[in-house]
Amino acid sequence: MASKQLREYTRDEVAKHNKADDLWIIIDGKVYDVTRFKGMHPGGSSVFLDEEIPGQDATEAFYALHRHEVLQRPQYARLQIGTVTGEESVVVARVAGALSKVPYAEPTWLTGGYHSSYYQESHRQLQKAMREFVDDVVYPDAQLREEDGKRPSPEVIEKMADLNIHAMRMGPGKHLKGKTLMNGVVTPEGFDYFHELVVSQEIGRLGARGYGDGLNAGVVIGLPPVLNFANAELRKRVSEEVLSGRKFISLAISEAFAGSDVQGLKTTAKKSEDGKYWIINGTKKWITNGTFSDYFTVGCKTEDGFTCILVERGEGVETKPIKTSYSSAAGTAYITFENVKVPVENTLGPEGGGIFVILSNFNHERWVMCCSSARAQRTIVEECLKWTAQRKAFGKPLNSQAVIRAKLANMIARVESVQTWLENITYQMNNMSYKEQASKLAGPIGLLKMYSTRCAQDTARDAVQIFGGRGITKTGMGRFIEHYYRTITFDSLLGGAEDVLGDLGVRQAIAKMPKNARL
Ligand code: HEM
Repeated sequence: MASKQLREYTRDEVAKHNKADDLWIIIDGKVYDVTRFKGMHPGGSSVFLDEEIPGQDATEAFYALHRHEVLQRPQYARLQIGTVTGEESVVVARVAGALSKVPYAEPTWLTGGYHSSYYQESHRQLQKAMREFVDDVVYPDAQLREEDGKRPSPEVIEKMADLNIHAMRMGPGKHLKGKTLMNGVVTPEGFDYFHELVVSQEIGRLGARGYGDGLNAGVVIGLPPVLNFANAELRKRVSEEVLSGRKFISLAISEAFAGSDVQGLKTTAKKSEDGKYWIINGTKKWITNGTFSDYFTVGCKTEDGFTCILVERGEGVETKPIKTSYSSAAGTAYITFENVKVPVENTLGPEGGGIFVILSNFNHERWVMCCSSARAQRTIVEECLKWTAQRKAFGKPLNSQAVIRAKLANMIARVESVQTWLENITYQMNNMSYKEQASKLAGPIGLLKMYSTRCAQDTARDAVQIFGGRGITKTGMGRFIEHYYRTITFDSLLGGAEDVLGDLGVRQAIAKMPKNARL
């Protein structure tokens, strides 16, 4: 469509169009003819007839009530007929790939003029490439799918696979060997946990929690047992299919009967008479990506205790969606296994050794959750900083109220402390073997996860108070706040409830107390 010719008007010219049947307004140096639109305006026509609006500058009134993106929607953008002579727009649209200039909207290492010893050039290049990719390809799909509840579009999954993003989300390791990562901005050998943090945090900015989990979260938790404990043939086949985005995998442990209490699980796996197959019976609940997964890493009760088995979707496997407080884009499923026949070669790790198989990935899984939680919190801090600057109450911007500033202060302190602790732990991970991480970092990561999701919930609550009714409204100014507040509880439960994780951290500290320590 050819763009229409925009003219220049003086403010005096605009002022003449100040009647119901000839009504222009100025927003941010641009002139809009809203004569016909006012009858279709979602906020009603009367607002345009208020004595301060027709023929005048409505910038302040507009930004107190609308997100800038409203003016970018094609049906509203075409209301613009010109610009004001000698004036320039000052409002900066969301620029795909760009860093935000709002204070605290980016972690310190991405804020101009600040320094960090953790990140090198390859981290910066990866961040830039990820930001552009997420903004251009993932963000638009995230907003649509979060709305219609469908799983992330196959094109997005495929494009992520082409850049090896699924593989990078598994962290450093042999699975990266020979792969070109994000068009080569980082080598497989050079890829460390800070690179992985960058990948997780850029995805964590989506503001679409259900979709975020739909975006192959199952790989992050379901594939490691296959990579680390499956036989060579199975490992190669499944990891290739899953990391290339052709197939999906889920971790299927929790049940209606038990969650953290793994010993209380009821799904059974019994050997067939010839000893060649497992016969699996039971149910699993709250399984992320389950409605569309092809593979399930299943925790089963076996003769020797608890065993992990890779089950392929097929006869006897049924999945149905569970309605949770976030969108069905995550594919959260209830699964039934009825006499499912699985070759014994699909056993992951030793029979009876399933606890170790599952526990071995817990640290990494929880750390990934901390990465996303820290970044998602930051998007809320940015929303609040912008809103409190542009919204006026009692004739002054909201941020001129001390109570509002106190809330902002707590939000900023929380997100900065979470990120800083996270970076410290990430640095430890970079310098420890996997075994060392298991013994030295399980406690700190448990504590960080507890702290991080508590901070997130406090920030969600504060944000709703700042946005008022908009903070509980699914459209308009507060839509990201409403979404965050509604879905934040997920983070506090995934990978272990807050109290359980906090307790883990303290128990580990108690176990390591020097015997001779006295006051
Ligand atoms: C080109 C100009 C405008 C466009 C395209 C526009 C568009 C919209 C849209 C799409 C909504 C629905 C809510 C949302 O998606 O954010 C809305 C709501 C609203 N608009 Fe406008 N609007 C314009 C100008 C104005 C002006 C100048 C005022 C006030 C003087 C105004 C007052 C309102 C009000 C009161 C609401 C309801 C807000 C709420 O429910 O919180 N609009 N407008």
